[in-house]
Amino acid sequence: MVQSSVLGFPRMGKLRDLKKATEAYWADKLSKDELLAEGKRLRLEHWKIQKDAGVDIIPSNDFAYYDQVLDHIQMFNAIPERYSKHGLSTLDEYFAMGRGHQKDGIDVPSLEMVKWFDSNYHYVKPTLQDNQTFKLSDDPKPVRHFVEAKEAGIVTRPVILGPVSFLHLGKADRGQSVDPISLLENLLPVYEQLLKELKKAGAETVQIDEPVLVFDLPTKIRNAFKPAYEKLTALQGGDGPQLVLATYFGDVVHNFDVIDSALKGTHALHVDLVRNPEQLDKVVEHLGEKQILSVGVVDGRNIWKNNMKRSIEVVESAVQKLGKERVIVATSSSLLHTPHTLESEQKLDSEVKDWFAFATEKATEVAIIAKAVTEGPASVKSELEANAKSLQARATSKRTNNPEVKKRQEAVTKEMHERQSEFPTRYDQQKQHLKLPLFPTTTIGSFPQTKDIRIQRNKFTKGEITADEYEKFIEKEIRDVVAIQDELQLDFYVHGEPERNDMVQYFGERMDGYVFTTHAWVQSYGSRCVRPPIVVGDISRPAPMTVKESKYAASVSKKPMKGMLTGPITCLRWSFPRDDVHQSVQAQQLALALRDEVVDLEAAGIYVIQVDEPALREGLPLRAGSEREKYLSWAVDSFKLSTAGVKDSTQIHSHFCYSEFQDFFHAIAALDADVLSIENSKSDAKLLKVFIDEAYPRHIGPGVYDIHSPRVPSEQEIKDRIEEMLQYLKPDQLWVNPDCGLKTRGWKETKAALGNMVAAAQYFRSKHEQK
Ligand SMILES: Nc1nc2c(c(=O)[nH]1)N[C@@H](CNc1ccc(C(=O)N[C@@H](CCC(=O)N[C@@H](CCC(=O)N[C@@H](CCC(=O)O)C(=O)O)C(=O)O)C(=O)O)cc1)CN2
Ligand code: MET
Ligand SMILES: [Zn+2]
Repeated sequence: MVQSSVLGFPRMGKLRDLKKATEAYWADKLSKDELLAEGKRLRLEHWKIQKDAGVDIIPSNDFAYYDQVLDHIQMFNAIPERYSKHGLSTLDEYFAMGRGHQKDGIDVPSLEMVKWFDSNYHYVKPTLQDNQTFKLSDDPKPVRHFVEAKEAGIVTRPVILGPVSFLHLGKADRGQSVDPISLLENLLPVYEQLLKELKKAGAETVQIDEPVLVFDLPTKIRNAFKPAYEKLTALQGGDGPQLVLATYFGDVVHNFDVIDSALKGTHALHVDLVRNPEQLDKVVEHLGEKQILSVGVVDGRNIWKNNMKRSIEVVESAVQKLGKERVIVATSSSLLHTPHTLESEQKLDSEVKDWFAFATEKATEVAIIAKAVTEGPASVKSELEANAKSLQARATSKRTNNPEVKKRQEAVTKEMHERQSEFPTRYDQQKQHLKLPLFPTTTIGSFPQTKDIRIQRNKFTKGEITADEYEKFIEKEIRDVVAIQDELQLDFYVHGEPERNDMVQYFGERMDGYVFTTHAWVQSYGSRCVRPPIVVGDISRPAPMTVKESKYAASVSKKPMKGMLTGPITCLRWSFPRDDVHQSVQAQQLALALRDEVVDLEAAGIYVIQVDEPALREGLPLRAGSEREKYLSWAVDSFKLSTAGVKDSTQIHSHFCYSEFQDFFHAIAALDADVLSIENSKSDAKLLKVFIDEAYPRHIGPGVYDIHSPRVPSEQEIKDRIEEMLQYLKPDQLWVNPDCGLKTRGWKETKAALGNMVAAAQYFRSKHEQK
């Protein structure tokens, strides 16, 4: 029979239970035992959901309190000494690595956190030492959770991250020079031991993820698979479990030589056929003689109902070549990137609700597809009919099409993408108009989203307070943050974004062509979640979205107030995009809507406008080549289209919160933004060298401190950081700002950190003004 499988399930729970419990634990409002009990309850609930859905192969060890990669760091004892030396409990040491720890005399920043492939999920980077050793923890979590599930009557397939991906996704610690992959030999015994312990506990198969196989890999990484998998596959059928080697988010065709030489011996291979359906035939040719193929046909990255007819065809074509025993039907990737269940959506219009499937529903889809192939379509006749009907309804719905939007897109010209003058001319006007000091200080947009703000918004959403009362409340918040910025002596102000639930959802809720949900949360990092709005049709802006708040903020402020928008690519990437129209078309629709907003802001007297594009890089196709160039071309165009409608004297800012900009520097430069703020505090300032090398003429604010952690950076630390930056950037080019917005922070640490930041900037200002 064709079995069904899920590669991973979301962890947060139906009502973000895990987020609430974890945050309560951090706030000392929940004990460690209570948090652990909540984790256990959620795991059991999620296994049961999948079992009830009829899934044959259910994952375990997909659960994590913060991040699954961080789990491996701790399990392998790859814990930098600055965390291990304090005698913290295992759980607190874990959270210290994830989010820093500044308590009871301990002061340690978090490990670096970066985007997981091209998703909006963030993982903690393994951070390795020159003399790194590894040791399996005494009570490894994969074994513990396998046993836990087994005791509850559910036999699971544990998921672990493979050794090559673990190392390749890691880096040398600051001040260290180790090449992570050179540690493979030290690491393998730990994997062998783990696999043996899993087998001993009863795990017959284990899913071992090597997602780096979708990248273009350097030779030494490609060569690492062979020694690694010779060892691990040798255990199969003996002391160790059968291995299901999983790849996702791309194709593996360019790495067939690795598969041929190193991976044919694994029990099964999983490939993503949602992203790259065309790889199927070739993959089949490269399978080992008895190797099983796990076909990922149910999308782990989006919320659209599966096209079951098409999926069944794909699976059947695999079955024809391999036989039913050698094919598994699976989700394309872990379902971590999808919301928990559609059932919670009570307010969604029933027409569109019928087009969606969230994690729980996707588990059912996998089971239905497997049954259709095993027992024949007649065995799931009514399910298939209902599915075809939903798809048909969506394809013919009036909601998806807006002729006005199309007309406007046809009228877009090349000139609409260009500012009136080049930067030097613009800058002369801006300098006069805005009275720019040296080392201008600013923040990235949001100020702490306090409990009170969330409660008031919640009341407003529920109709417990009127629109007028809510507006008054927001105005007071804006006045408060303006007063705080006065006190801190910042130079360029922000209104603080108190009216926004999220930088993307807020805009989604204000544009036509979108629908939004009440419970469809997806984990972004740690306890932080997002509720991506869903693009269902052509996008347009029925009315100004931010002008009222920005205008009010400017009216109560003595200094320049930045308008604050989320750029077209970020709006698109952090939404669930539609899958029936190319993303470049959706991006251009967003760009036109935002262009109107930018022009309206300028007309309202806002002369500095920041258009955030933190997801620009995340959208970059994972492999170098023509796809990347194509993406960058339409992505850059959409940013330029959204911002180029203003006068020379209006200053356009943009913001990116990732530090890996080297490989697409030319795209960042092509945005032609007057000022860029970029995340930088956790990476080597050397990375900034590219700005000199490429003679980048415009202004840059590399973040001077990390905002993901409550830790307060000292003034000296920030001075040191600025000093380092000055090795690479000109003094009259440098802005001083944090890495990103401050919405996740508390006020106390925010004021302290910004106070130190302003003092550091003022130190350099007076030093350079004297020159
Ligand atoms: N979409 C998106 N992606 C992003 C970022 C981002 O800002 N947005 N930033 C980067 C880092 N990722 C982040 C992701 C989430 C959050 C974040 O702060 N999320 C909030 C939720 C934000 C939100 O939508 N809040 C809503 C709903 C808040 C809420 O929980 N309300 C309560 C009721 C009020 C209460 O009692 O607190 C409820 O609904 O139950 C609002 O403010 O209105 C959280 O998890 O806590 C921050 C960074 C990269 N990706
Ligand atoms: C994830 S980028 C965040 C930018 C936004 N303006 C903020 O400060 O919150
Ligand atoms: Zn940011």
